[in-house]
Amino acid sequence: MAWLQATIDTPSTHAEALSDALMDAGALSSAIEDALAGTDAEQPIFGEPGEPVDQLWAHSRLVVLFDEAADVALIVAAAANAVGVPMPSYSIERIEEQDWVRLTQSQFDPIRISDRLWITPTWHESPDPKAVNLQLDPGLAFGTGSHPTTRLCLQWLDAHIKGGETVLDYGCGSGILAIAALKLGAGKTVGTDIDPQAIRASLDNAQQNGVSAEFFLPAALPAGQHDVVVANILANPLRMLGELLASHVKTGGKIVLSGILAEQADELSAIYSTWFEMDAPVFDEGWTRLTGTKRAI
Ligand SMILES: C[S@@+](CC[C@H](N)C(=O)[O-])C[C@H]1O[C@@H](n2cnc3c(N)ncnc32)[C@H](O)[C@@H]1O
Repeated sequence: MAWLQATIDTPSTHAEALSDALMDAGALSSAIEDALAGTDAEQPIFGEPGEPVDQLWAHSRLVVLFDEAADVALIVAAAANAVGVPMPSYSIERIEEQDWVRLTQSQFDPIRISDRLWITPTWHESPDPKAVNLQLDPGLAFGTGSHPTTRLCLQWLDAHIKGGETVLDYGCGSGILAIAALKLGAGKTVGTDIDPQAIRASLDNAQQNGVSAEFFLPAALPAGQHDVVVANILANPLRMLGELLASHVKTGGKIVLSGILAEQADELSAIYSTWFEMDAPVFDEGWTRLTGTKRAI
């Protein structure tokens, strides 16, 4: 089995409408990309993790898949007619049947967090068997280790977990931070997330890694204070969760916050200075990590 893939450059003003019309007219799939990707004029668009991106590039490219027997010219003409735009020019390429699972897997390589910490998909050999290796496959919950917000938290855990600490992972996603903390020597970790799918993924990932961590929906999270609370959520929930997160940190314990854009760092640091002696922010690709030490009240 093979497919035909058409590439259509179009102004972004009608990219979405044309994409929808192509699907209505018989295309199998349609994706909108930056027409200038890979050039100096490439336009980066950053959405916060977990939030939809509501902005398109100035020049869009539709990458559209058709059955190999489809009359592509007829479908593109019908879609252009439905949207009320001139027939766009396009190029066509034949896509042969492939081992799609292997192709997808080949796009996920082991991720080096530090000399002693690696995140490795289960189908990959660990690059350094003597390092602390987390086995984690991309799944339905956020947190593979590739995103700067996760990486910032992993780097902090790697540098500061000395052994025996209790850790709360607030907004656990895949459970990556709770699991990493345990593998780095923490004594006990608990995770929580508003998404039940994240709780299931975290439990599966903990089992896969041979560690025992507990994960709860927020309403079921046991009361208690921890040496470390790590929360990679987003600026908006972090604005509202300050008092709650602070209540889970022991006096002298640490808060680690991520999911904050660089321009939000000062504001969030000011909020958390109510309870914590805040450190200087650390930045990675436009994202910020904030840390602090809980003051005696
Ligand atoms: C950016 S992901 C982080 C996942 C993982 N901890 C990591 O570092 O990669 C944020 C997670 O926080 C969860 N979340 C968002 N708001 C929350 C809230 N108010 N309470 C608990 N979890 C929340 C989301 O469901 C999502 O799984």
